[in-house]
Amino acid sequence: MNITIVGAGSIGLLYAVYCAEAGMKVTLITRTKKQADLINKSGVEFIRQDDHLLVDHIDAYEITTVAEHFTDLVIFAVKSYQLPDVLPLIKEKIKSSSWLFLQNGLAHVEMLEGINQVEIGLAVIEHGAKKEGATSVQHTGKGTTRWAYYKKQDEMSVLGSFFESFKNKQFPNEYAEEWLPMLHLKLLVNGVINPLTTIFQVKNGELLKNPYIREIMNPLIEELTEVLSVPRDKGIKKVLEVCTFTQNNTSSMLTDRLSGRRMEIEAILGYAVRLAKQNRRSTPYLTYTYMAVKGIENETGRREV
Ligand SMILES: NC(=O)C1=CN([C@@H]2O[C@H](COP(=O)(O)OP(=O)(O)OC[C@H]3O[C@@H](n4cnc5c(N)ncnc54)[C@H](OP(=O)(O)O)[C@@H]3O)[C@@H](O)[C@H]2O)C=CC1
Ligand SMILES: CC(C)(CO)C(=O)C(=O)O
Repeated sequence: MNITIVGAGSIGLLYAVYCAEAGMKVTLITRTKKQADLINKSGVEFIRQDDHLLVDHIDAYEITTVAEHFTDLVIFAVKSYQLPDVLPLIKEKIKSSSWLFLQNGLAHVEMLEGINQVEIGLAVIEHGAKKEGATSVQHTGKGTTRWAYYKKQDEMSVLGSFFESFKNKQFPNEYAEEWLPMLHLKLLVNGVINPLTTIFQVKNGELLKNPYIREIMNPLIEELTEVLSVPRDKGIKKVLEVCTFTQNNTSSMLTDRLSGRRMEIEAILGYAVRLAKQNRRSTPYLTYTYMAVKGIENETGRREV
């Protein structure tokens, strides 16, 4: 199977390595020529616990110079706010009937209107991954990829065969019948873990270890489960489970904060705040947490004491 992955960050590199390990032919599309050249020259280093592997059969191209080609599946592994830049270019150059989106939050779903691929999949990733450099990725927390069809073709499904190929227990996946409850459950997880790790600048596992932060998590989980119509007990269990599996991970939002990049706050808590407003729900903790991250995003300089 030929797979093209757009975005060679933490998740794009993680997927590239597992797809190559499963015997697929992988093409990575990068933003810069420099990263593509480095991957073509040195391969991708993969760190999983004490294992260091070198995967040297991944082809990489910079997005604006990639040649037209056919591929079985395109996987979008850029941030949701980067999708408007990549979608037109990929549509023009890469011929594929199947697309898969891996973004957190729900902003990307609003961009799928009018896309005429015959098959579109949505996935949520409960793994922790960390890009260590242009050609290196660490699998920091083993979880599961859950996936669902947003649009399904009647006959043979490329997405079905793709996920079927991962016999690898280190990289499991599970099919979900409905995409909205699946994305809402993941939004709950990201709506708690990502903002709180960002505000307190801690790894995911610290949220459970620090009793004061743990206390703050409770009302936020309560409000988010209500707004997103996630059953309360299921929601609490999932947040605690992902925090535990990815305890050594720095959340993608905190990673962005630490490297001065834009955060995915609008796709995650921004969506929940707007939904609460539409349904006239009072959500003081949710609004406070959203505003706190927006405040960090809008800091104009280093704090002086
Ligand atoms: N990291 C994690 O543990 C998890 C992340 N996710 C989700 O997965 C998605 C990807 O996250 P993550 O991998 O962490 O993000 P990263 O920021 O690490 O990766 C995004 C990648 O997209 C590249 N990119 C940006 N613009 C373009 C462009 N125009 N053309 C080609 N490539 C481009 C960036 O390149 P450059 O660096 O050169 O700018 C970067 O390599 C997000 O929606 C995130 O929420 C989900 C679960 C876990
Ligand atoms: C699964 C989790 C919480 C891993 O950190 C994540 O989705 C993220 O960091 O964005």
